[in-house]
Amino acid sequence: MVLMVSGGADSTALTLMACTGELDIDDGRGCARIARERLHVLHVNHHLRGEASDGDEAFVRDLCERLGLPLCVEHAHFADLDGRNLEAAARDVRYAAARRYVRELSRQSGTPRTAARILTAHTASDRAETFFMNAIKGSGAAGLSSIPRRRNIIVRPLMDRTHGELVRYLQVAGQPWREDESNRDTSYLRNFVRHRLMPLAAERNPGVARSVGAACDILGDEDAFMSQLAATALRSCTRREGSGLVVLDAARLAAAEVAIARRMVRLAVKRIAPEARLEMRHVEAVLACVAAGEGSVALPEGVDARIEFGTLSFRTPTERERAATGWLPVPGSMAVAGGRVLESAFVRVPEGHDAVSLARGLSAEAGGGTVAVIDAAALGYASRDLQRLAEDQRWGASAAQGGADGVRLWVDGPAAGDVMCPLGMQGRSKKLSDLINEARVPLAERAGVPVVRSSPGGAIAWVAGVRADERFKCTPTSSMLVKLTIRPIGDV
Ligand SMILES: Nc1ncnc2c1ncn2[C@@H]1O[C@H](COP(=O)(O)OP(=O)(O)OP(=O)(O)O)[C@@H](O)[C@H]1O
Repeated sequence: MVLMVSGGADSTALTLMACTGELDIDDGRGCARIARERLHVLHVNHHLRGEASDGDEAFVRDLCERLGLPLCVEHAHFADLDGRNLEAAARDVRYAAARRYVRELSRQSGTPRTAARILTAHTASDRAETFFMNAIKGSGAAGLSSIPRRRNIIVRPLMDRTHGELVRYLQVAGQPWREDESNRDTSYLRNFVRHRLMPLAAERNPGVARSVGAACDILGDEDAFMSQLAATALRSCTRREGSGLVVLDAARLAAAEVAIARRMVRLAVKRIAPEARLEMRHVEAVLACVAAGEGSVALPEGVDARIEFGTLSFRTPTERERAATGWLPVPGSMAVAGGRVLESAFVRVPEGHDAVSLARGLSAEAGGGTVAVIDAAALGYASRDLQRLAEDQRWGASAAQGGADGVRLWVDGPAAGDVMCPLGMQGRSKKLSDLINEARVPLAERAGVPVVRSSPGGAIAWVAGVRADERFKCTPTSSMLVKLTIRPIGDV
């Protein structure tokens, strides 16, 4: 159990209450009193207020010594950060330090880390202030639900007490605490809310902090429920997903309730860019594109949202640049752009069967994937070698993993000037760029379209998911085929 103690009134009260057995913690599995011998204190000296910071550290050291509590002090230094980023960075550093301490304590004691808890001294007053701050800045249910009572292993057991109550508790106990002078500066939004807005609201309702707390609890539960609904809705309208890419069915998104649709957009972006902080205007701009059936929006962290051919795609900058390149062994597989996988396998044409109708049957079985079946002999391998390799594949021999001495295909992306002979065009050639355009491949996906060739710079056998090439098609006399499949990773 790690208590996070700054030395301010709230965390000093938390420490004292935990030591004197006056503190119950509800970690979601019921209320429990904390055993004193499980208590450990963490203080982070951020060195942001010169001597005052060192004074806080000395105070916490003294408090822990007097109460007989083990203490860990961490030091943090920050450079070149403005006020807002500084506050967030300091918070990140504190929680990271707490998680490290928990890990260390779990290791020492041999108990599972999941049994550990990090306790902070956030109060009903902190929660109400955060609610008003977020309301002033503009926020949805997630922001208005303010500081949660618990998240993962972080528990906030003082959320039903106000700062004033804790100050009185310390006064009665004769326990001093540290005052942070910067807390008086009302140019900071939190201090403005604390010293100006909250007292005004308390004139009408002295219990305003608790009333707001109740609203936060309700909003928090509703927010969690709505998030679940949105996650389910997002799953059902996701056409494709990979690292840095999510493609949604635009019509299904347009049909969703706007309250869910907004969350779907946020969730989709979070999947590929967890750091991207979307504002309301971003979400509305994306939904406006969905309604119009066209357009694109530049989102934070370089994420691109784009409507194309009935899909809404979100892409990170790295995804936009990526086109998988390399050898695809036969049989074998290879991850390609767009969270998909290319697979290859030999198919031997049984004696007395027609390769063309066999190929047609294999293509029809494609399911969630797209299939091309090509004549292995067209790749330039002697039929004797093909027979041997296919035999190896059947018996699972390692030689069948393709490689330099096996059958393999080269995979890359479309190159300038690429030309192919699309299947069904009687050998007439066509520019690859025209073909991809006619196939309505979304603009942002074009660079990542996998192009399967006989060798680097060689003839195109298949533009995955778009069209196969006439020169590699099966004939009634083909005896060995290569089945190529492209499908989303995870689909079977
Ligand atoms: N320097 C720190 N070291 C360890 N824990 C901290 C530190 N600063 C804040 N915390 C923890 O985070 C909680 C919320 O931080 P916040 O900045 O609101 O607190 P504070 O006003 O500095 O101190 P207090 O809550 O003790 O009055 C604190 O109650 C405390 O549990």
